[in-house]
Amino acid sequence: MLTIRNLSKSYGSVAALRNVSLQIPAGMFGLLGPNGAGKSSLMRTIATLQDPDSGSITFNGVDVATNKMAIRRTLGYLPQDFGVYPKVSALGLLDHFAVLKGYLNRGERADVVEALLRQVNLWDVRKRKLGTFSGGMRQRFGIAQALLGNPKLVIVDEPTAGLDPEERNRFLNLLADIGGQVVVILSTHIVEDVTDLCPRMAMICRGEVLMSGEPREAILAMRDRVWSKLVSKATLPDYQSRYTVLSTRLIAGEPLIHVYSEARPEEGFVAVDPDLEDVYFQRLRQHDAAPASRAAA
Ligand SMILES: Nc1ncnc2c1ncn2[C@@H]1O[C@H](COP(=O)(O)OP(=O)(O)OP(=O)(O)O)[C@@H](O)[C@H]1O
Repeated sequence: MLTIRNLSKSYGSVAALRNVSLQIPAGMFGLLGPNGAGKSSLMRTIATLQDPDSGSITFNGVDVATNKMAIRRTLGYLPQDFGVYPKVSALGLLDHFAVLKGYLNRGERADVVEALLRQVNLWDVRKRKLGTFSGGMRQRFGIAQALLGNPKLVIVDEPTAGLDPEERNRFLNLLADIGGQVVVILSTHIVEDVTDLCPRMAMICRGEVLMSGEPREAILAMRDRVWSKLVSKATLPDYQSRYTVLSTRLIAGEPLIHVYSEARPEEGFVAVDPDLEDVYFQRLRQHDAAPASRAAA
């Protein structure tokens, strides 16, 4: 169990994390938020790459701030910008990372490296230079290095951004297989990543936790409150001013809107089964509205 209590972090006048508290059990945990929400700041702080201004993080009862080396030994981290040496082969670089991770026995290291390259389906291309890999292959290589040393805590920061649908699926399947007794935190701004993979999640925006829990429950709580209608582009601003429009998607060039409302907003709206994207946008809209209402109060 990873326990985060009242964590805050600022860069100069930018408050990246504001009093963040989360309980993260074993299994896949999705951390969902728009760009600039503070996801990477939280990931880097958990990964001991930066200190918080206040608050604490414990992993299975061990305080992260005062036991950085112990945490690093149990940590696997795939950062958002994972650079590789383009002229080195996958086999060569993973072997190098394995040495750094403490696998000094050559035979044992060869076995571990082979097992990981097979797990991420890169064994057949192990001798190719990393510079020739596609984005998806690079990310799978990134997961292989993150899994060196059997980590108990795996942090994956925005891994699917820029992957095509097939590579994304392959990558998510790989993550799903890790699961088990390991805590895996997947930070993303892509709602489907969380829907497809995570039994538990949190949403953050502007450094604050908007919700945490099970996506299923959050979706159920929105039932009978999401309505859709195909409108014209000309009338869209009017709908946006009168209703809480959660999302707008173009269907053959015309906007299909999802509106949050406790009752049918007006003629022509049909009730839809909410999904996690509706939950996400509803929380973001609520959060956007909050500062104004707080000020008014
Ligand atoms: N080193 C830094 N110095 C100054 N400001 C920073 C630094 N790192 C992040 N920030 C700011 O802190 C806020 C949170 O950034 P962070 O990268 O943690 O968000 P994020 O959710 O990971 O977003 P993204 O998906 O865009 O990376 C943003 O306003 C960002 O501009």
